[in-house]
Amino acid sequence: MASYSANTKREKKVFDTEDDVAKAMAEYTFSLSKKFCKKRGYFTIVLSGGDLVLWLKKLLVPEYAETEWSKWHVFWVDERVVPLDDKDSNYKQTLDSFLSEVPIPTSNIYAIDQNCAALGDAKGAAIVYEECIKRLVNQNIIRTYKSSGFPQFDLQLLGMGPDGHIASLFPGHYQIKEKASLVTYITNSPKLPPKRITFTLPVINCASYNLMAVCGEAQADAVAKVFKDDFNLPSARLTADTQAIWYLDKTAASKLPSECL
Ligand SMILES: O=C(O)[C@H](O)[C@@H](O)[C@H](O)[C@H](O)COP(=O)(O)O
Repeated sequence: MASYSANTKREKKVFDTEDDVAKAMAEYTFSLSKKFCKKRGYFTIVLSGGDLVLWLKKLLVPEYAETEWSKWHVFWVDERVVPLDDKDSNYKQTLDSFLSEVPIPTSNIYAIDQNCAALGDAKGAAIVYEECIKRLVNQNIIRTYKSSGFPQFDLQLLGMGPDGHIASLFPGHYQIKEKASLVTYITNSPKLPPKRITFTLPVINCASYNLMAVCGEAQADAVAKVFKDDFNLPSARLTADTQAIWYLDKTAASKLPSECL
């Protein structure tokens, strides 16, 4: 597969509270689900872990009752390599708080390989997840980005750590430089648990829409650095094919330089 570089401008919206961010994220997701289900009969959505898992619950309101859940295909931008019933599993957390409440066919929910997860085999889990993505590209469930052959997801919902990491691409770790594979792995993640798999940056940036939702003071310094284009922070490298937008609450936005407000 060829490498590529998408390049949209980084956009942002600042909301009063975390609750407002979560509601706006739900609205954004609902409207894109509607658009893609109508256009191609599928909606490929990529989730991350962290606080976002709880914010997804905002989709469980009557306003969004028309969501075509049966057309959703759900992936993870990164996953902790722990058994699928472990409390640290992004899959389990999302299943418990959100996925178990909506009628998405189980076969459309793409968790990491359960044997690799049980064995703590990060490399194997990355290989199997990459094969899964390629299979769905061949089945035309996942689109590809122009002629690059890279998968193009409809929407990714992302979070950022206080060190500016995105997915499980951490500052100062070599995985951020990976350009050829779709999925890579880390066994010494600074954020616990240490074993994780993650989409590579080219895959992340091929998505049609990337929504980065960040709340709280702990991330305020990193947010300010990102908006000053400090590319040492992996999150500063986030782009998308159509839109890369940051939803921030007031505290996360509190250290933004005035020219960015
Ligand atoms: O599995 C994970 O840990 C994540 O996918 C990770 O990249 C997360 O999105 C950020 O660390 C933000 O996490 P918080 O929302 O908890 O700050």
